[in-house]
Order: sequence, then structure tokens, then C-alpha cells
Amino acid sequence: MNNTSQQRRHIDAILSYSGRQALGKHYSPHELIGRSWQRCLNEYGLDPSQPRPARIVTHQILREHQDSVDEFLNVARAGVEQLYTQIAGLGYVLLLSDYRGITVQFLGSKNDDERLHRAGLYLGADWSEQYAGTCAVGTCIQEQQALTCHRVDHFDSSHIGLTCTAAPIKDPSGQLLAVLDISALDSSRTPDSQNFALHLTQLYARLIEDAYFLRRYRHSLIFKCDQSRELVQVNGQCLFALNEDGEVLAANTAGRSLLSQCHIIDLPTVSLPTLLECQWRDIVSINYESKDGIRAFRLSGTQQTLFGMLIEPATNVPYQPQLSQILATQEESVFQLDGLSADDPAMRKTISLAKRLRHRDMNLLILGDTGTGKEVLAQAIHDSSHRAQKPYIAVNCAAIPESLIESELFGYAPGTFTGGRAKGAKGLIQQASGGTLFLDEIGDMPLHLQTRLLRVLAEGQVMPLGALQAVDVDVRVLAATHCNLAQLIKEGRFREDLFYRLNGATLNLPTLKARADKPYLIQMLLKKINPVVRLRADAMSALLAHEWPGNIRQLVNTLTFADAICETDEISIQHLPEEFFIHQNGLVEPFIPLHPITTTYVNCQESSTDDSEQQFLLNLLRQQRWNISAVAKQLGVSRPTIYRRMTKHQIVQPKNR
Ligand SMILES: Nc1ncnc2c1ncn2[C@@H]1O[C@H](COP(=O)(O)OP(=O)(O)OP(=O)(O)O)[C@@H](O)[C@H]1O
Repeated sequence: MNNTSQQRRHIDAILSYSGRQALGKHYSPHELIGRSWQRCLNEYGLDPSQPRPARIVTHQILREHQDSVDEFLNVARAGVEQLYTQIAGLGYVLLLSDYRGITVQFLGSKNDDERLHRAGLYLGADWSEQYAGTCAVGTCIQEQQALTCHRVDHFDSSHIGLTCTAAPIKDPSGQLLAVLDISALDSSRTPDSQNFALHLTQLYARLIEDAYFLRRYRHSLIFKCDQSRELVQVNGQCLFALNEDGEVLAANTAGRSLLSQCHIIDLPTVSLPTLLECQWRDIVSINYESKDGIRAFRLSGTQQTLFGMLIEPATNVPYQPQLSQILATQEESVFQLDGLSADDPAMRKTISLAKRLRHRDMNLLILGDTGTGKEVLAQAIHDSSHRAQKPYIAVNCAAIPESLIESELFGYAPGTFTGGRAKGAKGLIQQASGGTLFLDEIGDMPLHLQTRLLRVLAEGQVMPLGALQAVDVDVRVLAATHCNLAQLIKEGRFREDLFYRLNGATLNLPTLKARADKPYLIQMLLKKINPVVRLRADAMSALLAHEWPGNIRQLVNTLTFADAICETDEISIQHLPEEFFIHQNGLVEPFIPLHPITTTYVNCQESSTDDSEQQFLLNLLRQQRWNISAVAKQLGVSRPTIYRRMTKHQIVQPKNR
């Protein structure tokens, strides 16, 4: 088809689309292009049968347009030139237009000067939709989004040879500032071939937008954040300019979309500490307290972790006087507590509270899912308190049989039980006197014992079973549970008054899945298990991606397992339990250890190759007296997995156990 008949066909397609001509078998445009065609026909009164020549504004007018964005053009230059070097060899030219569609910067080949001029791919060209009809620049201005306008997407039939891709650049207040466009004179390729061009243009539009943002707010403190700790410095997506009180003055496009996730549209009233559920000092002290200059935060009302860094003002440091005051209130370091976490927002709050309360004698309630480290925290609070030299007694209320828990806790007087000790026995509460009593799984404590415990807490005295006289005790109680105590209170299964006695303050522990410092925990725990062994990147990625229903306990077991079956000093994904393999496509083969073993319960008909794993499992089963559920819990896997593994390793449970 020659050029003229192509143009004729295109005019028919638009007239048919507009309903001004009978519907034929014509090209049906993308919704966004269709909207633009409608605007051209109905709002601007453009006539598709009257192609318009490219309009290039005069030098004088061009100068006025350029002057109005002079500062921006200076910042954009480097990005524009870099993008052009990447696309020039592919036959593209580059246009940067202002928000009115006038091309204020142009980069293209001199060889095609005349053709480019005729097509409007030229400095000073007017690509507003109102004049040029549907086109990448003009439609991007109207729709405020990146798009490709490929060949017959153009309204004006004189442009149907072109392929153009454009992306918007916003100013720090969110207003359209400019449009970055790359165009080619001839493109016989399909629209899909422009996907790469679209991504590249969007990427450079963002780079230029961010460079301009940083330039405009160079005198302010800038908070830059990203969902990845590794990428925040080189490619932090969100930028926030802050005043000296931590209020957000401006944000880039990604920053504004983050704010809109939290339903915030009114910028100057947003406080960044509120948005990140933290103190202002947590933000301003990043560069002074964090080793890598990055700190983890949680986005308010979500489970989303953001890693943030600060870019300090180039001159005229507005927050400095306040900063010195803030840093003067630096939190003391308490190694027992600091070591529990590297950088996690929830742990930061918990540890900070624990530090402030550690020397107080108030009772504390530690809440968290199973295996999140409630007991470890309790021990650390005791070890860092003024009671550290006194006893620390831990009691698991769910593990002691109900018939024994009373005597275990409160002790008994001589002669109370037949078969009891002649001198009676001191209960655990009395043993903890002067120190700390940790009551784990407090939600499982029977109601009548809750009443007795309440008396101990209220009166500072314990009455052993069968005794006539109460004994004075001075005990600080740290209680923990994974239960919802409010719910238990509602159901009448937990005493409300005891709850208030125990809950001098609440310390919350996050799940392992939600923790931002998983890499630290993994490395720290592995070092404890085996200081020599090292994790390969594939294993680390699998561990980081895991759900961890059993939390840190499951992580400890997983690492212990991997260490046991790994025969070199490197753990890779094959050494992790079955749950970590990608079964479906067989990408990863399970572990195959080397040394054969023989045991009473193993049918060694053939020499097994999975012997280390077999030995590990066998040892665990023996330790747990063949309680499959207990082994499954310890390894953080399901019972069927244990049975499958037993079958695989031909481990047979002894009949007479
Ligand atoms: N910060 C930590 N550093 C090292 N090990 C930890 C840490 N937190 C937890 N662990 C380990 O994780 C396991 C579970 O911890 P812990 O018993 O304190 O959890 P828990 O919340 O009390 O569990 P449960 O609710 O089942 O009683 C233990 O092996 C403990 O040593």
C-alpha cells in the first residue's frame, strides 16, 4: 500500500470510529488512544481529512518556553544525553517538551535533518494534542501517564509512519513539568516492540524527575526510602523533603503514591514520624547511629517495611541545632538487649521500652507468636536489670501437669502430701524471690491458680500448700503468652484483675516473617550453631523468602538441620529441609550426604546415600521418644513430612517403646 492510500485508510478508520462514516473493518485503538481521538474530534474540532503540517514555533517563542524551565533543563541535560546515547543507534530521536507540548530540547541525527523537520521531530515543534492531534507527547500531557503512540494510533494521517513513546515528569508538587519522548521516523515493527522503549523512557523520566527534586530541595533534609535495603542508596524510589520538625514538604511521584496508599494527599500537614510509626530522633539520627546509614521503618497501618536513608542539606543545615539536642538524648547501649535485633522497627520499639523499664520492678507482659523469642527477651531483661545477680526462674505453665502446677509454684508445707518431702518444698515463686519469675504461656494457667497468683502479686506473700503462715516474697514477674488475653478475659478464662497486675507494660515481639533484620538473625544464629560454616546465597535467598510459621525456633532448627547434614563448610539450598526445595520443576535436588551408618532401627538392606540426614532424624526421634508431632514441631515441618522422611530413610519405629 502506498503512502497516500495508507493515509486515506487511516482517515476512514477515524471517521468510522467517530461514527461519522459507516463502520468498516478498521483498526480499533487502545482505550487511551480512543479517548484522545474523541478529544481531537469533539473538543478541538480537528478534521482527520485535513492533515496538518508540523508546526515549529519561532525562535522568540521557543526562547520563552525554554526560559520558563531553565533550571529544569540544566538538571535534565545529563539524563537526556545519556538516554540519547542508548537509543540513537536504534534510529530514535529524543524530544523533551514542556508541559504545553513545545519541544524545548531535541537530540537527533543531523543526517535526517530535513525529514525530521518535516515530521515535527525538531526543536520548537508543537506536539500539543490540540494542534498535532493524538501523539505521544500531547496525549501524555492530557492523560498524565506514559504511553506509546505507534503509527496509526496518531490522529493526524501525516504522522502514521512514526512511533513515539513518552513519559511525564512531575515537579515536586506533583504538577506536570515536562514530557520525555523518544520517537522514530520509520517503524515497521509491531506496537509490542515498543515495550522496551516505554520502560526505558519511564526510567529516565524518573531519574530526571528525582534529580530535579534533589536540586530543588538541596537545602532541606531529604529522606529516601525503598523496599530493599540493598537498593535504597543507588535506586531509592521514594523521596521526601522534610522541614526541621519532620513534616513532609514535598515528595516525588513514588513518594506521593506511597502517601496516597495511606490516604494522605495534603502534604505540608504530614509528619514523617507518624507515617513511619517512629520518633523523629529515629529518622534524624540515622547517619549518626546506623552503621550502613540505613534504618528500617514500618509504613503506618501496613505490614510494609521501608528502608530509609538521609541526604543532608548541602548548605544552611536547618535541623542541626535540634539534632545536637536529639543526639544528646541518645539511648544507652545495653548489650543483653541490643543483641536481640539488628534493625527492625518493631524490635527497636520493644528493646527501647525494655531498656527504659529494665531496672523498674514493674511486671511486664511479653506478647508474641510461638517461637518469637519471648523467653529470650525475658532472660535478657533479667540479665540487664539490677536483679541480675539474683535467681531467674522460668516456668512454662502449659508444660507442667495441672495437678502439679500448684505445688510447683507455691510449694508445700511439711506433711502436706503422702510421699512428699518431709521438710516440705519451696515453690518456684519463693525460689525466685529477690529475682525474676518468668511465667511462660500464662494464658494456660488454670483459673484457681490465677486467683492465688493474684494474691502473691497484690500482697507480696506466698502461701505454700498446707502452710499456716504466708512467706514474704519479692519477685518481679515477667509473663508471656501467644494467646489473645483480651479474648480469654471476654470468655471468662482469664482474670481481668490479674491481667492488669501483670501488665505494667506490654512488650510486643514481631513474627520472624515480618522482621526487617532477618539476614542478621540468620547469620547470628548460624554463628552460634557453627562459627565456621557459611551460607551460600541460594540458601540465604530461600531462608529469606520462607514464611516461618514457627518463627525463630523454626529458624534455629532449620539451621541446625542444615549444619548437621552439610558436609563442607558451606550450606546451600540442598542442605535445607524439604520445604525449601522447588519440587515442581525439579530445579533443586534434595541433599545427598555420603557416609553410611547402621542403627538398630534402620533397615540397611542397601547402603543409603542420605545417611547424615538419616542420622540426624533418628537422633531427633530418639530424643523425642518417637513422638512424631514433637519432632515435626522441632523441625518446623508437618507430621506427614516426618513420616515421608522416615520412609525414605527406612527408619522404623520400635514396637516395644
Ligand atoms: N534474639 C534471639 N537470639 C537468639 N536466639 C533466639 C532469639 N530469639 C529467639 N531465639 C531462639 O529461638 C527459640 C525460641 O525462643 P523462645 O523460647 O524465647 O520463644 P518463645 O516465644 O518463648 O516461644 P514459645 O511461645 O513457644 O514459648 C529458642 O531456641 C531461642 O534460643
